[in-house]
Amino acid sequence: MTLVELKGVDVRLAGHRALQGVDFAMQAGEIVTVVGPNGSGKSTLARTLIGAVKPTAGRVTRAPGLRIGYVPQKLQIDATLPMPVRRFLDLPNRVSSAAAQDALIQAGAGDLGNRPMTGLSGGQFQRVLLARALLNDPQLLILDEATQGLDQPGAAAFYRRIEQVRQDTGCGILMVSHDLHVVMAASDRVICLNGHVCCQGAPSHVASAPEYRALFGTGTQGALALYQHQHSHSHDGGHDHHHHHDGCSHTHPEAAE
Ligand SMILES: Nc1ncnc2c1ncn2[C@@H]1O[C@H](COP(=O)(O)OP(=O)(O)OP(=O)(O)O)[C@@H](O)[C@H]1O
Repeated sequence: MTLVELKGVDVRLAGHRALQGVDFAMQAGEIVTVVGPNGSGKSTLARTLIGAVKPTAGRVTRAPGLRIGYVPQKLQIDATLPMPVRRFLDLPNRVSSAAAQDALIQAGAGDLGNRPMTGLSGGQFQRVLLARALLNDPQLLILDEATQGLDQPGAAAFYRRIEQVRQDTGCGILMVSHDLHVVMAASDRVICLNGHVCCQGAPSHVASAPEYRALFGTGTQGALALYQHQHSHSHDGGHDHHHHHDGCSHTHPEAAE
């Protein structure tokens, strides 16, 4: 079952072309990771999928009544306002204690309900955001840089939890990430974005695709490698490329601005 589909989607934000000609669909139960350098439109794609951003061209189709859980990239919490985790889960809509506790347990935050939001560690905070996203029993879970601020073991643990959520609920999961190398094991499909879809496919396929390498380099430093590999690559190396190529310029989007 297709949960949400984008066809030929362009998004302009204050005159800036954040997405162009994006075709993309999420199926029930699959884990998809979106990678791409800063400013490549990853958050815009996530926000278009949830309906917070309207396309300037193209079409977005959601399954009727689709329930979406969303973990935003940024969330400002007023540090002067002491708010326990449990109360945070009541924003914007009150939820039953049972539902709140279920979501916290599912997110690995079952013991955090009475803790103040501002005192949480990075990993605890992200688990609480996950709990909030799980509250309405989503069929599609969208996580925008959900492992930000987590160290490698913390991120790996978070991804294992996400896999468990899929196993338990069967929901489709879209993750936005800078770090392909931690994400890969959990993903059915990786989309490499640079304003448009540069390449996509199984993680191992994308990791070896020249479009991906041109954006991220061949090392394992993830985004750090971005600025070191600006050279253009050639497509005549005799390799059998199965990837989809639609003419990505491979320049870093912010370097080109
Ligand atoms: N509200 C806005 N108004 C104008 N331009 C915007 C707005 N939001 C995003 N943009 C621009 O759209 C482009 C894509 O931004 P987006 O946040 O989707 O990228 P991203 O891949 O998520 O980046 P990052 O990895 O840095 O979070 C960027 O050039 C950004 O500056």
